[in-house]
Amino acid sequence: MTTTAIIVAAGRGRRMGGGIPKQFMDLAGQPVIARTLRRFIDHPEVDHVLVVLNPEDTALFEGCTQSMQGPPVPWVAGGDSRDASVRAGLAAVPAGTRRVLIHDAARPLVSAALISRVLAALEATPGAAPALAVTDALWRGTDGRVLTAASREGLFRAQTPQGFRLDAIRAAHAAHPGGAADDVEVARAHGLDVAIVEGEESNLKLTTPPDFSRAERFLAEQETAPAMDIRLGNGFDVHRFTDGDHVILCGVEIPHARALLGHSDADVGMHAVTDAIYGALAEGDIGRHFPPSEPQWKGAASEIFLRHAVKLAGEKGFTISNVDCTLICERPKIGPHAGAMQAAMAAIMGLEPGRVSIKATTSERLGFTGREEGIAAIATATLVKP
Ligand SMILES: Nc1ccn([C@@H]2O[C@H](COP(=O)(O)OP(=O)(O)OP(=O)(O)O)[C@@H](O)[C@H]2O)c(=O)n1
Ligand SMILES: C[C@](O)(CO)[C@H](O)COP(=O)(O)O
Repeated sequence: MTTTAIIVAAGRGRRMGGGIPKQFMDLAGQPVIARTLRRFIDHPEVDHVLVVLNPEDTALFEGCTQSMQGPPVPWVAGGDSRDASVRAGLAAVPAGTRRVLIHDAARPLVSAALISRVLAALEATPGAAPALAVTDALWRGTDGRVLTAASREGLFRAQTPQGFRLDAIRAAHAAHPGGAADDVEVARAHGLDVAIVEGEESNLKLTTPPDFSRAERFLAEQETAPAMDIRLGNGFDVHRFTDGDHVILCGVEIPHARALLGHSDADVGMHAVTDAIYGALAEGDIGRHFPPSEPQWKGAASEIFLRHAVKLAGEKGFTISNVDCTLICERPKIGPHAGAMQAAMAAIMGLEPGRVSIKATTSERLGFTGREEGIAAIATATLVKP
């Protein structure tokens, strides 16, 4: 689903003070806005980035972004308030955009994992935004005196990026009188369901001068933290043909003149994917977790194995980024069933179908697959821990 990040950067930074708006100031050797943009440009699930600027700041913006690699980042003119700037951004997103992430330029330390959490939550609700639960006691006060204690029950500190399905947030902004602090307020006023995802202390908004020192400390932590842990695994499996009238491949039953022989349901494709996940985790293979010597796995549905591998990955802190499986056989023809296989595998793994590839090849009538003695499958899986 095409996703555009709208970075609102038209504010004046009055609470920060200084000669230029805070988003163009230097944070540990790089302009704030360049840091913010880089986090979205580099994110694999963000297709476009659009900046909203005060036209008076174009020279500052160009100065801040001239050393960034890649094509120039497009911008549009904002308004006198944050919500006016957001509306200008919403009106200018590239054609084909289905989801938007609306983010403050003044939050330069947003992490890739936080962006992913917002996008993942958007699969289920039209809006999703990060926040941190209030943990301090709250008081209402005036003239330097406490009036009363206030309950912190159910209170959150809102952050950005706030994500929405484009049509829904456009309609919400069109119906709003203006003056909202953020886009979640606009969305809720229009009745949109907005999921709360876990925010991050480091995703602070630079608002007053001490925030720059805090951001520098977080930045130093992020830069010395270990890099994202990316694992690649492969799996290979073969099952021979026996008498029968169907095969099960990647969770789909396909009528065929032969069946595949195996201790389980002999789903050679699912086994290869499962082994690829175990391989990425350095956790052996299916045989180690479900020994063929144990009778309880006789005739077992292979999704038991795949679900176990996916659960193990989750327990070790990994998410599955993608899997790619190639079935090698002359017959049955896989093409007509590949979509159903993709859907079945994606559902078992809890992934969006776009992260699951199922394809096939013949071996040009060479070897055991060419002689139709059996079916082979090879798979790779990429696992990521932020
Ligand atoms: N008319 C406005 C006002 C704010 N923003 C953007 O909205 C984000 C969050 O706003 P805030 O921190 O309040 O920024 P400023 O309005 O610049 O700050 P101040 O209120 O201190 O002047 C910032 O990235 C800011 O550039 C914007 O695009 N257009
Ligand atoms: C959108 C926002 O960053 C959510 O926390 C915030 O509301 C905008 O800034 P302001 O300080 O409220 O103007």
